Parts: sequence; C-alpha cells; structure tokens
Amino acid sequence: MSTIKVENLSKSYGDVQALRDVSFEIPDGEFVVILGESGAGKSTLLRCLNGLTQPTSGSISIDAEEITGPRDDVAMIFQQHYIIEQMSAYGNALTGSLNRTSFGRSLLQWNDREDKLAALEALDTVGLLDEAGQQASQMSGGQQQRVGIARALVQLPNLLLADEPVASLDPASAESVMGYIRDAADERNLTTLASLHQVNLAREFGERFLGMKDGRLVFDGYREDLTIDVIDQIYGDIQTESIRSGQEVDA
Ligand SMILES: Nc1ncnc2c1ncn2[C@@H]1O[C@H](COP(=O)(O)OP(=O)(O)OP(=O)(O)O)[C@@H](O)[C@H]1O
Repeated sequence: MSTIKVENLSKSYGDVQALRDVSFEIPDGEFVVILGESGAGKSTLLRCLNGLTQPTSGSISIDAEEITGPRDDVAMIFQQHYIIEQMSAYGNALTGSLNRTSFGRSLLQWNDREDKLAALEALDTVGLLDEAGQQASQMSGGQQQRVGIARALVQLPNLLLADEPVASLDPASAESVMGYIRDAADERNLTTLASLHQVNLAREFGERFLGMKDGRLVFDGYREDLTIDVIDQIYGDIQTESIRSGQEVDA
C-alpha cells in the first residue's frame, strides 16, 4: 500500500559497482519481479529498499518519505526461512509483531489480541491455518517458507520485499509458494518486489518486470513487453533456448 520512488540509485562495494544509476517508480499495490543473472545487483537493490544497505548515491522514498535505514513497515522474505524450528507455525508468525511487542513477550506469546488475529489471518492466507500448532521443524521446506511469508505479513508491511523466495524449493513447491505470495499481496493490495531466478515463474506471477544487468536497469515493463528478445538482453541466449522449447528455466 505504498508508492516507491527510486532515483539515480548507485551502490559500490570498493571497485565493484553493484548498482549504476537505477531509477524507477512503483505505484501502490503493484507486484514487481526483478530479473537478472547472478551478480546483476538484485539483492543489493532489495537491501537498499529495506534500508539494510546504504546507497553510495541516489535516493529511495516510500510515499515521499526517504528511506534512511530499516523500517518496521517494510517486510522481507528471504531464500532461507530464518524461522525458529522449535516453535509452532503460529508462534513463528507471531514473531512478525516484534516491531510492536518486546521479543520476550513475543516468545512467551503475550501478544495483543490484534497481533494474534493477524497471525491467524496470515496463516490462513498461506493455507496453514490447520497446521498453526505444528512445530516448524516438522514442516516441509515449502511450508516453512509459507510460515516465513505469514511472519512477514504479521509485520503489517506497506512494502513487501522477497529475495529469491523460492530458490531453494523444488519446482512444484516453488510454484505453490509464489502463488501464496501473489495472493497475499493481492488480498492486502501490498506493493511487492520479488527477485526470481526462474524466468517461467516470473512470467506466471509477475505483473511488471525490472530487468537488471551489470548493476543497470536494462528493462522496465509489463508482461506483454517481456519478449524473448528482452529476456535475451537480460540473460543472453542460453536462458531463452529452454524457454523456446518450453522447459523449466533456472537462471
Ligand atoms: N557485501 C558485498 N561486498 C562486496 N561486493 C558485494 C557485496 N554484495 C554484493 N557484492 C557484489 O555486487 C554485485 C551485485 O551483487 P548482488 O548480490 O546484488 O547480485 P544479485 O543479482 O542479487 O546476484 P545473486 O542472484 O547471485 O544473489 C556482485 O558483483 C557482488 O559480488
């Protein structure tokens, strides 16, 4: 539920220029997929958006307010689940309210009624309401990732970021988890940016696409504009050979 404006964003790590003069705007509620080869700058862009990395130059604003560090209303889903294995799915989801509750209270589940309702609603969104009491360690990788999504939703974010959220899952689980992320974003009209390696998944779930190469934004457009030639431009020919023959693609 936020408008994002990225202006002339650059980031260098010593001699490595991870982002080069990247600019774009995302209107409220759009679902954006970031594509690019390994090292193209996708994670750096997401880390700048969640305030964990300071850009070398340029700026990012959310609803006209410049990002200067981590914010409670920006949630991130990672490739690794980072969930607490000994805790139930419900307990893990509740930790998303940490920004509103002390960690101790959250661990003891002394949360407000609203937080508990938010946790149950989020578990419902990711199809895990019936498994709310199940210990996370007993769950599959895909279920654990859905718990991670629920936790991000309990944070009540205005901006949802996902860095390779399905990279460690098998193709069927990856598709299912992407579906849950998309549904969660649609239900809550959440502005979302997700980086993905799998071009086919990106085309299935993305609304708008940002293509990155060597730290530059080389494509910004919607599904109908994401042609094979554009994918060639982002990845080179190897990727698209498999797309043409209809195979699953992993960048
Ligand atoms: N903390 C860091 N220190 C030094 N160099 C870094 C750091 N983080 C990223 N880089 C470099 O910046 C460039 C962009 O990296 P980034 O992780 O943003 O790319 P990416 O597109 O997310 O790649 P991947 O898909 O492999 O995660 C790469 O050359 C990478 O080696």
